[in-house]
Amino acid sequence: MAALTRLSKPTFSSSMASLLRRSLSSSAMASEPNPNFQSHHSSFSRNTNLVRKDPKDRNVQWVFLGCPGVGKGTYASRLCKLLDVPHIATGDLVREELASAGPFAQQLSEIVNQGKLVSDEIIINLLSKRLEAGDAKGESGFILDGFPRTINQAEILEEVIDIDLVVNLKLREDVLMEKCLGRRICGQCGKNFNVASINVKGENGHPAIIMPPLLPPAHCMSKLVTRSDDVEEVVAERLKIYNEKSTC
Ligand SMILES: Nc1ncnc2c1ncn2[C@@H]1O[C@H](COP(=O)(O)OP(=O)(O)O)[C@@H](O)[C@H]1O
Repeated sequence: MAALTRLSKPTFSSSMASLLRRSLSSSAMASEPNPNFQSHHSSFSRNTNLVRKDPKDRNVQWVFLGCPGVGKGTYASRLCKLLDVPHIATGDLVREELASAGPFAQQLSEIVNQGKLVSDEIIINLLSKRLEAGDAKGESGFILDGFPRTINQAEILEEVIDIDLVVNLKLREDVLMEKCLGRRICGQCGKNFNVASINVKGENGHPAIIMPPLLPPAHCMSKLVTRSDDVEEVVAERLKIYNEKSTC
């Protein structure tokens, strides 16, 4: 199911958050300038310290790519536990910003509920803040899930961070839709589950796909919620946008 790509390693390592910020400020961003972003942007330029880190002295820095519903989050979170690195999902950062009614919340709610991509400016801003908070706690390494999603984001990432491995997960589109529609989150513990039972016969040389549901424990069962963007119309739009913007 997964295609693995090993990226070449740049020769430097650095403070990822400040580099993302620097790179963002010098990059020609595809999206319109955002008035909220400007105030964050000026604070970014103050933090430009580079910290060199030998790859031997840090944990893995991996990226998981793939369409909505492909299972990036499930596999990334399992591997993160095994490798003892943080699982950083940009979709989660967006949902946290929405839930906390942060400065971008109103704008984000509209974009996410239409299945569109958040601007590179906002997503990099949220990611920089998350990386900085991790740095402060002494985190080392990560698995990034859902970032990069545009060529611009990929170029910025490649410029500023050593990426050891990119995992690109693939699955046929009818199964992706079924998996998105079956996705549930426990409103209390925040864990992801899936009630879809996938059983697709193998045909034309393609293998069968059998994916039993990922059911929650009894104490989560009554607290399950469906993401507002996991409805058929919005999933279809997200899949369309993924094919347009995130594949070459
Ligand atoms: N790297 C990104 N660039 C732009 N928008 C993003 C990015 N990551 C997440 N988002 C926004 O957050 C929403 C939810 O993302 P995510 O949880 O990764 O969903 P999915 O299941 O579609 O992969 C996306 O539809 C998009 O609006």
